[in-house]
Amino acid sequence: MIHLQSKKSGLNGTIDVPGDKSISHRAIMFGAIAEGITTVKNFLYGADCKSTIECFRKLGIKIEEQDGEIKIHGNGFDGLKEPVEILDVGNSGTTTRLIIGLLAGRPFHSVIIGDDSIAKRPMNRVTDPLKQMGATIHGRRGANYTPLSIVGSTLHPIQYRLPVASAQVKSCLLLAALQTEGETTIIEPASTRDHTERMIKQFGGNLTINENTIKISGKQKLVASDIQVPGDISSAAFFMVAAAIVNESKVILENVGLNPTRTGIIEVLQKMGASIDVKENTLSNFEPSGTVTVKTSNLQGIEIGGELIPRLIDELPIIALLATQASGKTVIKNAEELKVKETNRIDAVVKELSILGAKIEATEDGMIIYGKTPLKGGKVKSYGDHRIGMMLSIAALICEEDVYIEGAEAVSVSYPNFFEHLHYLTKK
Ligand SMILES: O=C(O)C1=C[C@@H](OP(=O)(O)O)[C@@H](O)[C@H](O)C1
Ligand SMILES: C=C(OP(=O)(O)O)C(=O)O
Repeated sequence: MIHLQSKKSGLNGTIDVPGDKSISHRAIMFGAIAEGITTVKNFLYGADCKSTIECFRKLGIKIEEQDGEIKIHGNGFDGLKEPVEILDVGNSGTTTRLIIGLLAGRPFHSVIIGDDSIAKRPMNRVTDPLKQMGATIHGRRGANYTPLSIVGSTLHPIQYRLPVASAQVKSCLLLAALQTEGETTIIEPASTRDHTERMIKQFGGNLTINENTIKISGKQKLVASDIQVPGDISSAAFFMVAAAIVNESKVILENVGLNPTRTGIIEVLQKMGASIDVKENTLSNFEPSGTVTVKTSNLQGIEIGGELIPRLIDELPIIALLATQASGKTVIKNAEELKVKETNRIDAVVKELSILGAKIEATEDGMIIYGKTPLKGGKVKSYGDHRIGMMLSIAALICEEDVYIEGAEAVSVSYPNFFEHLHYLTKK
């Protein structure tokens, strides 16, 4: 249980948020299947990415950690060896869904487990198309839930239209497709984060992207690379919102990833009328990055839905808090995917923000928030979900009374130094 006192002063200062979680996972995975030694700088040492490292060590990959830099000794797909232990993905949906695509095509047996949250998250979105490619996967309720057991088989290419906009499903299928003879086609209903596509190119591979259709050939040789991970915009989002809603604030976030498939939060802040300035670094590498400055703002409610949703899916809990401080109504729709994250994020956000006095209601596919509403204090909980824990900690900054958060330690999943940064920005 963490106790946060209401702060009447603003947030001020410059921070570098930790490395991007999605890119950090992929850097380990591609480093493992490429030929040679991959180095990764600014890797995110959060619990989820540590789970990815441990899984790949159990698959026989040598991974060294030295002075904040990671070295992965890859030896192609054949460098992965049958694990004698169960692969534990912890709380990480990304690790689970991507590693299944890799293991489905390896000639050995492996077993995947995770925590209680992972055990409730649907896996048939990846196991169904992988079975169409020839994979053998067993698990609870038709391989929809962990534990999952995978007996690697020879995979063949497919043409697959994703029923949900999910970068995890797309990435899983790309990792499987790389192991086939022939060309796989993946069609997305809306564009989702493209870190896997960028990474394949960064490691010397090829794929073609035409609007939402991706074509990739199998049996490509991937070569080791040097990866500089930009800061995670999903982590930066908490302090962008904090600066916008707390009086007398100015926060400068440096080295933030600005991949256009992830910048929905910036567009939302702009549409709401926030004081936000974005400067892209001129020497960006394969993933663009830059500096984002946000000041205390007068905000207006807006409607958020459609193709914007996949570009800010993980930011919706903190956007809900933002909307409580915007005048008028904010409607979030087409966001039913929030129900299958670390927890049901529609229920969790509505319940916990209501406890703090927000006027917010759940809908079938999102929520409606009425602002501008002063927040009081109270006892709330994270449901073991890092993003809910961080959203409630930012909410505490504008609450009139103290806030007690149960399970706030979940922040270490994606932002281990979140409370240090919060303390630094709020100290006068
Ligand atoms: O591919 C990724 O790295 C991620 C994709 C998203 O999930 P979905 O693919 O389930 O939308 C996102 O919510 C998750 O935090 C990370
Ligand atoms: C949904 C998330 O991650 P994952 O799916 O990897 O657990 C998240 O980080 O908000």
